[in-house]
Amino acid sequence: MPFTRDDIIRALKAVPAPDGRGSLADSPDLTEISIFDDKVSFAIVTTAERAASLEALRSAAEAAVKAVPGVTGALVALTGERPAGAAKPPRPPAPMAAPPTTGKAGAELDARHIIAVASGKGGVGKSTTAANLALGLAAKGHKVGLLDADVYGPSVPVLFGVNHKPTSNGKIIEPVEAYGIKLMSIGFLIEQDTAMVWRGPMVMSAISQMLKDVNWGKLDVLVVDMPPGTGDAQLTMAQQTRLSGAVIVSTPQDLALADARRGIAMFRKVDVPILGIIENMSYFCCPNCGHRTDLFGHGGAETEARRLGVSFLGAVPLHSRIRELSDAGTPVVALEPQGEHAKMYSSIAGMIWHRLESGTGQRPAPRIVVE
Ligand SMILES: Nc1ncnc2c1ncn2[C@@H]1O[C@H](COP(=O)(O)OP(=O)(O)OP(=O)(O)O)[C@@H](O)[C@H]1O
Repeated sequence: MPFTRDDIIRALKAVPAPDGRGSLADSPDLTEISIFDDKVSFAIVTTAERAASLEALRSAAEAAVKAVPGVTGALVALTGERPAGAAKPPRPPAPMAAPPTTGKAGAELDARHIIAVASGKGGVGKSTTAANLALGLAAKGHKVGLLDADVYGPSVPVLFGVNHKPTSNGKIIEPVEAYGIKLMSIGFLIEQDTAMVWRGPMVMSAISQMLKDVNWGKLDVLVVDMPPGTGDAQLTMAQQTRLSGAVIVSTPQDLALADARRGIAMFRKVDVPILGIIENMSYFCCPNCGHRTDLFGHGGAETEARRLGVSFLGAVPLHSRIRELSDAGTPVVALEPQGEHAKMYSSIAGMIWHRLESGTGQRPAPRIVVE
């Protein structure tokens, strides 16, 4: 490491503290500074309400750190903390105050479509699905990026077998390329434990930077592997990136479907069209004889999709080959492009593309806001 923590502190002496008294370096609002692989990250603690007015300060801190010789990347986040017992503040339109990144006219991000792959809960195979859909879209000749926004449990490094860091000129990060698609994941940049303790606004700040500070080039579609759940992070993401649509991944179990329902409701709340539901691990396919067993009953997600008025995009079986290849860093669509699984993902990718291009994403439900 060509620089030390003291060099960073020295650089932050030139940045004012959020309350204007003294420097950020001496401010109690500065969190622990994390240095990993010549990349520096820390947060400035504030309230959600004040976050917007501190964006200039955040950028100044980031610029100061990036100017330290040897620093190859800097991530400064605003983390909003509510005093214990305080009333929940009204939801700010953008807690960490980055300018909205649009699918069509973003200053840095030039993507025809941005789609979110989301699930109401973790472990349903959302990342596996996002990766294979991204590859399926690329196989159709589209320019595809995959952004792993699941900062709490980034899967893209493992799914694509990438264990090297992306390069950076100090300002712009070059995405990693694998199997013809561009990849970015917080897992490439920081140690897993660092993100695990982040709060919502920090998560969103990190995601925003992966959108803005990455040289995605011109994309037809950016597939975003969202963090699981339906918290503020997801809402903010949906508000900030002007998503073209969302794909909901669910398993057939009732609980997962209830979670999926919440996911759909959340996207509708922010006027993001639902492109459809994919039922993952829908049925068990014996790897030896190919016999199909409907472990959780059949057609749950399809019936539910109909009931909710959203499209059913397809059912993906629980198959050991899908897991083995994902875990080996060679997603099934990349390694076996002519295989049955690849064909299935490809057909779902085709439906998604068609919906994106024809604008036939589900119309959002009427907005009913209960304060
Ligand atoms: N259709 C499938 N058949 C077999 N295994 C699968 C299938 N889909 C996903 N898996 C496996 O299930 C596990 C969880 O998948 P994945 O990481 O994609 O889920 P996730 O919803 O993104 O989870 P998390 O929320 O924890 O990030 C992985 O080991 C993956 O290989």
